[in-house]
Formats: sequence, C-alpha cells, structure tokens
Amino acid sequence: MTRRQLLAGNWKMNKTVAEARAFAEAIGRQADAFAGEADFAVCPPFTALHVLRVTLPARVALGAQNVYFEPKGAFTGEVSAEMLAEAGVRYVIVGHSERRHLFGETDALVGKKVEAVLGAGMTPILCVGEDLRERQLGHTERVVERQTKAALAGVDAGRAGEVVIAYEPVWAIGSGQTPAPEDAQRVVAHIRRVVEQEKGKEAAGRVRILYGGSVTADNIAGFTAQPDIDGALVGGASLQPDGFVRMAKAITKGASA
Ligand SMILES: O=C(CO)COP(=O)(O)O
Repeated sequence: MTRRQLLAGNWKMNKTVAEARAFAEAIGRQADAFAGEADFAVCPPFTALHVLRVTLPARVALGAQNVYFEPKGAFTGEVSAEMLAEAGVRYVIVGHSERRHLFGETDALVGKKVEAVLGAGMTPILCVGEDLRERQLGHTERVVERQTKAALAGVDAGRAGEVVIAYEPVWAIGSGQTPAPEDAQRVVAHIRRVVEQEKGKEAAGRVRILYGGSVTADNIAGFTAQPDIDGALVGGASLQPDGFVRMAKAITKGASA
C-alpha cells in the first residue's frame, strides 16, 4: 500500500490577511517545490481563508484549524463544516491538543467533529498524542489508543481510510524537543494497529498518519523516512515561506526515493 505524503502547516493564531497574502505570494514564486508526488496544505485562521483561496499555488490546498459539528443555528462564534467546504477548505484539523487542553474539547466532541468534516466531503486531520506526564507514566500507547478509538467511533469502516491522523506528542509541540524518529514510528505503528482492530485492514492500510511536534526543515526527513509516517503537521516552522518550501522539497524527495 503506497500512501501519499502530506505536509500540512498549522498556523495556529498567527498571520493577518496581509501577512497571509505575502506568504502565499512568496511560496508562489517557488511553486515548483509543490510539483512532486505529495500533498500540501496550509491551515490559517478563519479570517485568512479567503485570501489564501485566491492566492495559494494550485497544488497547495486550504485547511482550517477547527469546526463545529452542528450544521447551523444558534452557536455564537462557531463555523460549520458546510461553511468551510463552501469556502474552499479541503482539510480540517480536529482535536488539536491546544483545543483539548485550552478549550476543554473531549474525545466525544472530537468524534462528532470528525463525522461532520467527512460528512461535508472534507478530510479531517485528527490530532492525538500524550502529554509529558502520561509519557513518563508509560501511558503513551493507551492514550493514543483511547483518543483514536473515540474519534473514529462514528465513522464507517469504508470511510475510515480517508481520515488523516496526526501523532503530536504534547511535550514536543513548540518545545524544540522531539522523540527520535524511530520512537515516533513505534507509536504511529501502534495507532495504525488500532485503526486495523477497529476498522479493518483496508482502512488501516489507507489511513495517513503524520508526525507533528517541533518539525523543521532540518529534521522532517528523519520522520517521513519511517515506514508508517506519511507526512508532517507543522506549527512554527510552517510560518516562514522559505521553511515551508524547504519542507515541501524534503517530503517530495523522500516520497520519490
Ligand atoms: O502543534 C503543532 C502542529 O499542529 C506543532 O507545533 P510546532 O511545529 O510549532 O511544534
């Protein structure tokens, strides 16, 4: 089973409309970096979706960082999956650890969001990962297992392979610290086994699992060279056009090697 690598930038709460446009124009001047056999996406704040839709190079897809599961109604401050799809969004990050920890998102809520995103014809990027204490207690596998099972509970086996999962150890996010690539591979392989157990072989073979947490242009290739790691979800290092272009080249080179 060959899976296409995916490089997704999560801008978090960074960049104004003007800054987003400048980023898109800068990577557009190096658009050949995105010509290879891989997928690319940028996930800006909602306010910059439109400008990126009209300025990003054609091979770089649009992503969002959050969604609400209800289709419409009295949910002040929320945005539905249909609204995102209409705005040109292809990928939606769901259950990022910042949303789980800072905004109280539960496994059950994350599961509903995954279903809503698939229902609107987009691809969820489901984030899972242990925090430092859970890691120190040796609970990494059981934490990612619980998060993965809960998030996929309402997804048909036939569609589970469309989901992208991002393994993001919380202690590695924004810290400059990463697990060794072999260590990340071990956890990602475990996540794939959980998908197989829950949704079958075909879904497990298709599902793309990314690594995220202090990925840079210098270390990305070590992760994407691992057999079960199918790309990267990148925060800080995705904010600089040159860094994003370098990571795109690294991921494409690895994919064709
Ligand atoms: O949270 C992340 C991506 O979703 C990772 O952030 P950093 O790449 O800044 O560590």
